[in-house]
Amino acid sequence: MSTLNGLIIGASGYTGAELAAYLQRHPNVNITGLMVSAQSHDAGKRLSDLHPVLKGIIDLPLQPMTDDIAALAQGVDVVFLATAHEVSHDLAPQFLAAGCAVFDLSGAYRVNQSDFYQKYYGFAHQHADWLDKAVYGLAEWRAEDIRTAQLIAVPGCYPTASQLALKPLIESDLLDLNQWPVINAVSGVSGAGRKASMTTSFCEVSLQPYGVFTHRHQPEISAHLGAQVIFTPHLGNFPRGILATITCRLKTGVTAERVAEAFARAYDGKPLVRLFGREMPSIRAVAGTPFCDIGFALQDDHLIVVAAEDNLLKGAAAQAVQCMNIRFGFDETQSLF
Ligand SMILES: NC(=O)C1=CN([C@@H]2O[C@H](COP(=O)(O)OP(=O)(O)OC[C@H]3O[C@@H](n4cnc5c(N)ncnc54)[C@H](OP(=O)(O)O)[C@@H]3O)[C@@H](O)[C@H]2O)C=CC1
Ligand SMILES: CC(=O)N[C@@H](CCC(=O)OP(=O)(O)O)C(=O)O
Repeated sequence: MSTLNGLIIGASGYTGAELAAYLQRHPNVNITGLMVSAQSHDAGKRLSDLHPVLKGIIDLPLQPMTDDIAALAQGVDVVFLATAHEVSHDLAPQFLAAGCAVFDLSGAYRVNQSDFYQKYYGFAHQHADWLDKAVYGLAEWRAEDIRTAQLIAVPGCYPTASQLALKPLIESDLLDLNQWPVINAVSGVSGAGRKASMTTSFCEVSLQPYGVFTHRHQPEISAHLGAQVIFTPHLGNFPRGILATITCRLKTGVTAERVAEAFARAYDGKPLVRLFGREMPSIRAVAGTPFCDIGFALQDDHLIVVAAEDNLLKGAAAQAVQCMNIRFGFDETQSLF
């Protein structure tokens, strides 16, 4: 099988470093560059200077970005954008024009709705054509479209866990959606990225909800589920992982067996979703892994579904590599575990 030349933009960040680790051990990928911003203080350092866990594994240098994207893209087959939304918004079309396949981990190409970017991201989207063509990389559900896409918008961390939990129930028509599913999710601090900020500093972090009724992942989840939800994210005082506890109402008479069947049907042959039945998933079981674990319990018509994943992996880097594997016909889990 052929070898792809791969470039990671934003390689020093939390998701960028995870991508680098996956691609380094991928037999069909050759990393051609680990890029940071033109003005980065980390340019010239080795990735392993910043992430010592990679010492002796990836000692490649971090290189500053250049404005000449066409030159940077020369000979590159796949580009991973592990960059802020605005940066991805600007860079993706340039790499796409150079013929690269682009896997964007940001939110810049996830939701094709007018006003969405102005309202939730604070910028007017300038690339409606690519927004139209982008395929949403919820890998277990969009594999057919991913196979032919040039731009894959990898879903957000909370939306991945939430949709993997809810989609089988909605597709099987088991939910009474007059009661909006209520998603309460807790994320580790790495969800906010590596840069220093007061809200993520050690002494400030305390279990607390944020973005109540205003978080951009609510419309992302609703748009792709085709159903309204209430979504409340929480910041937890641990480094990585997301646990989403989702309360919903079943249609009258739906049994636990039918719920279990819906999950089993949806994820048969999908090794990155692990079904726990009535056992409850935990962050401990998924941190550092590419899996999303799902369990559930019900009482009468009330259903609680719990999904856990590593926000940096199934919620970002692992799903991006899973999408690349699907796109290029490699084994879906190649290099992921
Ligand atoms: N963290 C998470 O759990 C998840 C994150 N995401 C999304 O993935 C993307 C990356 O997130 P994360 O890894 O957490 O972010 P980080 O803040 O940890 O890393 C951002 C990276 O981008 C680099 N960078 C900044 N500006 C530029 C630029 N103009 N050109 C090239 N590189 C640049 C930074 O290096 P430097 O500043 O030194 O240049 C750094 O390497 C974001 O869009 C985020 O929303 C998605 C799902 C989950
Ligand atoms: C804890 C924390 O701050 N998490 C981030 C979500 C990270 C993520 O999924 O990234 P996208 O923005 O690419 O969707 C937040 O709530 O903004």
